[in-house]
Amino acid sequence: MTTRTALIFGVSGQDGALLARFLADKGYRVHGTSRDAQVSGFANLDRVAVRDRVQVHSAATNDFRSVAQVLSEVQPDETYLLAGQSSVGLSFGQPVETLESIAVGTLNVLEAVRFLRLDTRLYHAGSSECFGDVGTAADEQTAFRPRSPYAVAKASAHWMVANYREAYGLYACTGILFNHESPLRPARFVTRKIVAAAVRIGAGSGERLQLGDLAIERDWGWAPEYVDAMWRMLQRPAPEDYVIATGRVHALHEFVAMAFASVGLDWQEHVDFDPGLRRPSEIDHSVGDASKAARDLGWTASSSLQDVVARMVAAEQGGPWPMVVG
Ligand SMILES: C[C@H]1O[C@H](OP(=O)(O)OP(=O)(O)OC[C@H]2O[C@@H](n3cnc4c(=O)[nH]c(N)nc43)[C@H](O)[C@@H]2O)[C@@H](O)[C@@H](O)C1=O
Repeated sequence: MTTRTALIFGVSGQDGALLARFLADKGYRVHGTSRDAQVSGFANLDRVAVRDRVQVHSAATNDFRSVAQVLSEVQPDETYLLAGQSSVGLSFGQPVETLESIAVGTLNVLEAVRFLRLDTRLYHAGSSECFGDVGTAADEQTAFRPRSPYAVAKASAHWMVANYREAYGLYACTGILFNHESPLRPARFVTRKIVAAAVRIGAGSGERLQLGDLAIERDWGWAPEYVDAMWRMLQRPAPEDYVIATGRVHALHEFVAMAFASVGLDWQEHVDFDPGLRRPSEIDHSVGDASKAARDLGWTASSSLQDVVARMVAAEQGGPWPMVVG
């Protein structure tokens, strides 16, 4: 067990809650921020049974004062920057808020760490979206060709972290995470949208599920394993960036078929294509090569897509879901 202190910016989201549980189980004193901690319900912290072990603070990462204040108060040994607008789809409709929350938010955290001369290790949540449509498996050497406002913002934040590491010697690194799912995903993301609809339809709702492009291919992993990778990055002697992915790719229609089969249905009888759900620019194929993480961090993804679907369906049906963390 450790006596270290961790601060998670964005503790109320999927990754924030899973990471809070992971760190609390390791004995960390865990602090977390949300834009307004007095009105946030912290439902995800409740769902992973860690709410009573997290001290919450109000902080908006695009507001330098609140960022500096919480960092100064908490004096964390490890800082995890998970805050910011996280939907690629929404970023086309809210590009300014997306850029500000991600790029300015990251810059504020970096500047506050530098200004306060904090001795903290900083993890920044990067994204595979930065790669764009590569065609082959992307690794840490692959060039960024962002194809959405979200990806442009994440690429900007990625390079700011690298710059502060080089220019000022900060211990700061980026995890370039591919898609990672759990029952804590909001239904704005396609996996939870599909699972929730399949379970409702299986229970007799009679509705139809509207989806966009079913041919897109993604590298979907199990989110609880990905927060372990974040932590491992901060235990290295020197900060480096890592791709975190399963290395396996599936088309969206495969995910749909698995989810509907789990409730005994043939998806083709319940799903419609809605061209309005297609994005202005899309990534058709996205898969990562996490060999560097396997070599340096001893991290590999162990859950299959079938595992992810089965756990999400079971949780949607009201069952407990396993915490494959730690
Ligand atoms: C790595 C990356 O991973 C996530 O971003 P995402 O891949 O955009 O996730 P998603 O679940 O919104 O879309 C997946 C794919 O599914 C397609 N798709 C079809 N039909 C619907 C549909 O009806 N809804 C949605 N949301 N997507 C649909 C959609 O066009 C896209 O190709 C975030 O965690 C992000 O923060 C992040 O960093």
